[in-house]
Amino acid sequence: MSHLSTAEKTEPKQQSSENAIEAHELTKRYGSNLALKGVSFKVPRGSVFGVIGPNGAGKTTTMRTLLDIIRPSSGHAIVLGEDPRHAGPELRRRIGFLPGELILDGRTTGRKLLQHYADISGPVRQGQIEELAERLSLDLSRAVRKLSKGNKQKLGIVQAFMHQPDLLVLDEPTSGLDPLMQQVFLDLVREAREAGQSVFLSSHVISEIQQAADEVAILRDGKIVTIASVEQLRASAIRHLRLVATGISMAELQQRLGRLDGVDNLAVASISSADQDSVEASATLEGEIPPLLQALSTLTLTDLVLEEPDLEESVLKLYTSDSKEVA
Ligand SMILES: Nc1ncnc2c1ncn2[C@@H]1O[C@H](COP(=O)(O)OP(=O)(O)OP(=O)(O)O)[C@@H](O)[C@H]1O
Repeated sequence: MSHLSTAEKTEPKQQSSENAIEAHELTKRYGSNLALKGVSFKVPRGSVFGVIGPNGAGKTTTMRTLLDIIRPSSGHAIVLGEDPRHAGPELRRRIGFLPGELILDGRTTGRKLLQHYADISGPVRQGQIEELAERLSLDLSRAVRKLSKGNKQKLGIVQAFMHQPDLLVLDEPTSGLDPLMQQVFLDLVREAREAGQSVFLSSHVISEIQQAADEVAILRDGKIVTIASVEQLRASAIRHLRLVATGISMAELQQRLGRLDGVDNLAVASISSADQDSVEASATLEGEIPPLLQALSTLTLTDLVLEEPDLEESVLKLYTSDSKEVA
């Protein structure tokens, strides 16, 4: 919850590793429950890496391991070029951490609490706390216990960002924030990235990850199912197709679309009117568009809609695609 001086920030050791985080085969066992089952990933410096997954997938456990709040049962991590198990408070000062469950001292005001954090862990640029609070519409003069859940979350965000740490580790950062504040938060993430800071964040909100992250890991049941860029996810995402054609039979249209790779949930119906006989088809399309266009090129279309890929649908599919492994 603090930062280093400018001189310390430019020391060569910090530039020696090209990755802000390297997780190597992390496992974590809680009794008979294997919460992490060999989690490996790399977060390049200056990038935003998002992790999404259903409840209990292991997102928080992964973050706690990186911060040495808990120790992995096996495997290891390198954070900002250091092993968190041995690096001590120096490394922690280079990380801004927003825990999923914030526990704040409610007796004091937001301003005093943030000042307290800044005093313990190092200097914060003059005016930085006020600037962040203003952007987040956070009243620093109120007692923390009187703040709403969302406003407490804003305090947590300010404490994570205020010292401009090399790495931000943010567990469900927008939980409790209204849509406007979610946008302010996303701006902060973008600015951090532009300033060369690295960000590792978890979320349930796919659109948020989509807007903020360079790369996304989908974690399920203690294992990474996929790591992909947002563009890659989008390319393999599910699109909804609807078309109306004339001069073709239902069976013919069914056959022409049905044989294309990635076409699923195909439904064909006749929508004949007094003027003309039309056939309507709806389907989902996963993957490449050109083969579809080729199949449609000789049809007489009166309507064609190919919707934006639904990333949410694709990701939810990845949540549940394979059979679950029992620990
Ligand atoms: N201290 C603990 N003792 C025992 N089991 C734990 C402990 N902490 C986490 N677990 C278990 O580890 C698994 C992963 O939990 P974790 O909190 O990392 O998931 P998550 O992806 O962050 O979930 P959520 O989205 O609900 O926050 C779960 O099965 C959880 O019950």
